[in-house]
Parts: sequence; structure tokens; C-alpha cells
Amino acid sequence: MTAPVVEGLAIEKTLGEGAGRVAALRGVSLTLTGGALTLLMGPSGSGKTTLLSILGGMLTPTRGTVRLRGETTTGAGPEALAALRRRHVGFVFQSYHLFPTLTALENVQLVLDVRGERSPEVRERAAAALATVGLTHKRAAFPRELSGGEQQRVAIARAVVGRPAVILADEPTASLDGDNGQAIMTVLAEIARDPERAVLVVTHDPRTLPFADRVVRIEDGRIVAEEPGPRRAASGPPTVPIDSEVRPHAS
Ligand SMILES: Nc1ncnc2c1ncn2[C@@H]1O[C@H](COP(=O)(O)OP(=O)(O)OP(=O)(O)O)[C@@H](O)[C@H]1O
Repeated sequence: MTAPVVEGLAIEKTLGEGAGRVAALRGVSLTLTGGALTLLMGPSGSGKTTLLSILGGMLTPTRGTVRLRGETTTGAGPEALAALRRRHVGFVFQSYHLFPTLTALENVQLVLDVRGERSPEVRERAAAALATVGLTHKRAAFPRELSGGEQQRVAIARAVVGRPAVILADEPTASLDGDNGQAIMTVLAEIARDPERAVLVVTHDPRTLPFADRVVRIEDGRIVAEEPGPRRAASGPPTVPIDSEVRPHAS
């Protein structure tokens, strides 16, 4: 069995103040192991983005524990949390978040620059990450010269270049047409073949289902079901949906 990459244990999160207080997560446990692409699906407002943010150390839980590569985030201050994120997590967002004045290569390389990596190989590593998403020929292009799908591939290259243990993608195909969405999911599924790396994709998009090793469904701040995705189901028996807690997937 692959070691857990990210563990969220009994996570609760309350957001907002006064009459606007919302119990966004009500006791969620989710473990991501390397070598698997997990889809997190659920209705609008069910807590998907909140859970992704907590697992990635962008938001702290009201109760519960998060462990990134075995290191607990409980009690970590903002700087320690940022350091954990930089070391272990790559984020991909619906709206790419590229720097408009930097080329594709510079956008990717920036991650390593920010981490203080100064070796001569930094540029080569950025170029290699761009190559894995099929964009070597666009390395000198600025974001405005790239299609939406190409911009999202740069964002994925940027997410993987630091060799994080987990890639967290929030609606990565939502701004893309079918073909570009498929291309993005193909890249993410390929990344998830690495047994050292977990990929979590928050999505509404049913076209992402064929790429899943595992599908987790969340409703009203609780996980209500887990099932193997088509990729994993093709090579193993189905499991029965469970009530409230998601156990690590045996692999
Ligand atoms: N800053 C906030 N203050 C108060 N409530 C919030 C805040 N952010 C989110 N919420 C609420 O928390 C709940 C979960 O929100 P979240 O964004 O995690 O849902 P989601 O499943 O990602 O939704 P969507 O699919 O629409 O993006 C919702 O009821 C939302 O209105």
C-alpha cells in the first residue's frame, strides 16, 4: 500500500460571522495516496473548495488534523504553513493565474526562484516541466498569446515543477471546451501515475470521470460516498459507497 501523501482527519470548518456563519465542513476524513487521481464531486456550496484549501494548507480547519507527507499543519503559523505548501503542494485553478508579463517558461521558473533555488539547472527543470505538458514550442510565448487550454497547461507545469507530493486542482477544466478539458485531464492523470504523487481534482464536470482512479462525493459538508473511478475500476473490483468517512483506498 502506498504511503498517504495528504491526510485530512475529522475536519470541521466554520466560515463567516454571526447570522452568516456556515458549517462548511462537518467532520470530513480524506486520505490521498500516491499514484492516484481522485475526483471530488458535489453540488455547489457542498464544501469542495473549502476542503481543497484546507488539505493544501491555504486555510486552517476549525477542528481536525491535516498531515502533509506526515507533517501535521496543526499549530503552524502562516510562514510555516507557507513553507509546507511550497514544499509539498502544487495548485491549479480554474482561471490559470499566470503572470501576464512573464513568458510561459518564466511563469514556470518563478516557482523555483521563489523557493530560492539558484542552481543552473533551474531553467532546464522549468523547460522539462513545460515539455511534460507538450508546450516546448511555446516557451517564449506570453499568456495573452496562448489559448485557454495552453495557459492551463502552463499552470500545470508550474504546479509540478517543484516536485510537490500533491497536486490540488480546483475546477481545472471549467473554462475550457471539451477537447482542451480532455487534454488537461490527460496530463493530470499522467502525473498521477507517479506512485509518489497524489492528484485531487475538484470538479462539476462529468467529462472528467473517465480519468478518475477514485471518486469521492461530498454533500452539505460531509462525504457521502466513495467509489473507484473508471480507471481503477477497470483493474479491480468495485467497492460499496460508504456513509460518512472515507477510508484510504487500498492499492
Ligand atoms: N468566506 C466565507 N464566508 C462565509 N461562508 C462561506 C465563505 N466561503 C464559503 N462559504 C460557504 O461555505 C460553504 C462551502 O463553500 P465552498 O466554496 O467550499 O463550496 P463548493 O462546493 O466549492 O461550491 P462551488 O461548487 O459553488 O464552488 C458554502 O455554503 C459557502 O457559501
